[in-house]
Amino acid sequence: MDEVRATAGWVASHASHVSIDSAALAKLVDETQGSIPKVAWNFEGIHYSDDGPLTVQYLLVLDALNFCFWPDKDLNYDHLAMGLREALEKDRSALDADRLQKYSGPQLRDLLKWPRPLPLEEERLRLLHEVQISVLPAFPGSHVGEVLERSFGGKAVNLVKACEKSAVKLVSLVAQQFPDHAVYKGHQIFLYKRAQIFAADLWGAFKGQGYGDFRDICIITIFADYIVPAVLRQLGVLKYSVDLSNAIDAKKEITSGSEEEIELRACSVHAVEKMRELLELKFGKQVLSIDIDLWLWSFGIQTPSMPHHRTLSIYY
Ligand SMILES: Nc1nc2c(c(CN[C@H]3C=C[C@H](O)[C@@H]3O)cn2[C@@H]2O[C@H](COP(=O)(O)O)[C@@H](O)[C@H]2O)c(=O)[nH]1
Repeated sequence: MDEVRATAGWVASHASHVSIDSAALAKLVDETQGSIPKVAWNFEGIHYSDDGPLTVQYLLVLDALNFCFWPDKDLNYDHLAMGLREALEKDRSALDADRLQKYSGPQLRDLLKWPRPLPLEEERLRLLHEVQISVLPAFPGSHVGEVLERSFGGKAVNLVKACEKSAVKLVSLVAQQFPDHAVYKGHQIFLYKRAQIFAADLWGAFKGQGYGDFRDICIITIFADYIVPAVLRQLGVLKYSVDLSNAIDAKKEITSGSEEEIELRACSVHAVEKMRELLELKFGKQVLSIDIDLWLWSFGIQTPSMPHHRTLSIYY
């Protein structure tokens, strides 16, 4: 996550399409009076949650598929969460590693109760089939790190246990299955949205206890998706070039890996890191990026008219 922070900062200082308005950021921080409204994890009541290992399995599968809902204007994240929840409520083995490998497109649609092909359905299926790779024994001689070489017996909970309460370990491990990299002006940029949100979801679902107990949770950054940049723009914290503003407002697709797309995501991460610094400086408050993220994101999904950038991506 140090890499996410550092590379997002590098993009922000070289950006040409997106900028951070320091005055608007300071004003927003002042308005919070040092306390970020606490939004409860699962405030929408959509998630499977039983305080046990099955919740961990659910969250790993959820975050494997947690990207790019917008191409179908009627589909959103809630459909994914509720579909997986109902599948587990009906059949507790629905997300077992051996079952994940076998899902077909129509079966995945059935699971989500979705009447037509999902956006990027082929990629969703591939990722679903591959989730089990992160929880099955690694093949001998593979390059994966020390932790992956142990056997997880097909259970996401064993992967979490092996990380010994380190969110950094968990994210680095999961990022091998859920990568999220870009090359920007010749530099490699790391954003790790789905891998980080998996650690944050565990922390939220288990209320920082048991499988959600991470001693280094403060290291996680926000999750650079298409909602948070839209909220930061609405709040005046992010400013876009005229061309980019027009493209987003006209719902034009922003190419994956383009400077514009990377700047939107990286400047969002950096703006929130700046916000944390200011909260500490002005109010002596240490705030988690996760809490700021949930506050901004929940505001965003309750304001669906807000224009967001549209990039076809499996990363977010
Ligand atoms: N930054 C950030 N992005 C998040 C989430 C979540 C859900 N987190 C769960 C954790 C606690 C809560 O209770 C939530 O249930 C989804 N997303 C992203 O939003 C987009 C979906 O938008 P729409 O098409 O309108 O459904 C898509 O890119 C999706 O990946 C988050 O928390 N932060």
